[in-house]
Amino acid sequence: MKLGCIADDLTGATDLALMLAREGLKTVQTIGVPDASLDLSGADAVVVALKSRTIPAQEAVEQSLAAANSLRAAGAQHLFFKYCSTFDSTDEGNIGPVAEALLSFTNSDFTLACPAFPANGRTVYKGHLFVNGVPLSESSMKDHPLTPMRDSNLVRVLQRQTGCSVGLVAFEDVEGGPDAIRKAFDREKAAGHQIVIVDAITDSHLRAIGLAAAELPLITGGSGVAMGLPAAYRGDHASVASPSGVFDAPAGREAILAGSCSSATRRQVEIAIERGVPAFRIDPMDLASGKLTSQAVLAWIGAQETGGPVLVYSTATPDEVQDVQGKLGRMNAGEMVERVLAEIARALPALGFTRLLVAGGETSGAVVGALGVDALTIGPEIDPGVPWTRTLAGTDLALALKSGNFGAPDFFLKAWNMLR
Ligand SMILES: Nc1ncnc2c1ncn2[C@@H]1O[C@H](COP(=O)(O)OP(=O)(O)O)[C@@H](O)[C@H]1O
Ligand SMILES: O=C(O)[C@@H](O)C(=O)COP(=O)(O)O
Repeated sequence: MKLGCIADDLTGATDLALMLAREGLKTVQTIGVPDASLDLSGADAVVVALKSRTIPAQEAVEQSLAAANSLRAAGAQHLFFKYCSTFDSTDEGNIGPVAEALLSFTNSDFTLACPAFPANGRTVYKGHLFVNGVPLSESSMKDHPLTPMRDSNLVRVLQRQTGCSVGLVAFEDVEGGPDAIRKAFDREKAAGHQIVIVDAITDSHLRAIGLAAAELPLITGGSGVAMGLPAAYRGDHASVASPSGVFDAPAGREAILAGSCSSATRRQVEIAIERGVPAFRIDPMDLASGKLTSQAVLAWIGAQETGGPVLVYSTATPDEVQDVQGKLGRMNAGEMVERVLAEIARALPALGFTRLLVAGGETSGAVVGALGVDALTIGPEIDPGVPWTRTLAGTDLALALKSGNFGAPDFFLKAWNMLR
């Protein structure tokens, strides 16, 4: 296996697995650290999906090291640590502490950190992260329910999280191509830095960075920086066609579970409702008071006669989220919503639902955990960063796990057209 990947959330893992598969590596995604009984021998890349983005840093380190050990035991030659293209984290972590622990694990003293993903509007210039042209700290990520991002300068953000010294390989070096980037790595290393934020504005920057970084024992970033790795590992530079636009899926009903409160998901919920998708809104305060239970939502789902998808969502505006968090606490509110969406998901296969679309990284982690899914195969791309996937074992399900901020406004409607 060329590349062993550790992703800090589930949608991030599918995003990375799609990138690697699209660029020609045979890729399998596991949910959690793979069981030794899972045969990974045919894979060029394995992506282990954790749910470690917002847990205490020490636990995130322990889980990441357990994943690293198992990937190493399965033959991984290089490790990739995948986090969010909007660098979702807090001053406590978990990007810095996990990167630091994986540097020690790989016995190396240097890595890069590059969350850029231009296809989804994430670019890095002079170390500052932009989201659709707006500085991170002014984007909707400033109001994320769990990891509000209030500083766009990634050198500063990462430096607050780690004892490693953080440097910068800026645009001018990246424009120079792989050799210039390698020289810049050497320069930053000589200056005493162990981690460098790397600028990238275009896919060609990402491909150049991939070629320059391919031989590092540890690479960290968003899925974008993995774009150039398959070509480097395959020893050629040809781009490989995406998996075909149609996907074989088990017959059955369709449901959408949305726990993301991102601006993209809010719009997708709005459009789905406008276009007549039956929708049930979960109010966290009703969960807290006991007025609403998963049983009531399941009864509503069971009563929907529509031939198309049904939507259950807790998606709310930043003001609503702030209000709820003020009353229930940030983590408690999030966990309460995740728990109920997970309970609903667990009951769906028995009601004939085999095609599920889940919006939100933490939400997807909770839902897929409840469904008992161990591993996924990666299908075609619905929108940049979001593929259809199918369970490798256990209950046969087609799953689209959508990062909160990804997908076109009509994502909840069009995704189903790719299933056969
Ligand atoms: N109405 C709400 N009020 C407070 N928290 C919420 C609400 N709806 C969802 N959440 C929580 O917000 C978090 C959203 O995170 P996540 O699912 O990762 O979405 P995203 O992909 O947009 O980051 C989850 O923990 C979820 O349970
Ligand atoms: O890199 C990205 O933006 C995604 O792959 C991702 O990790 C998003 O996480 P969520 O927004 O929590 O789904």
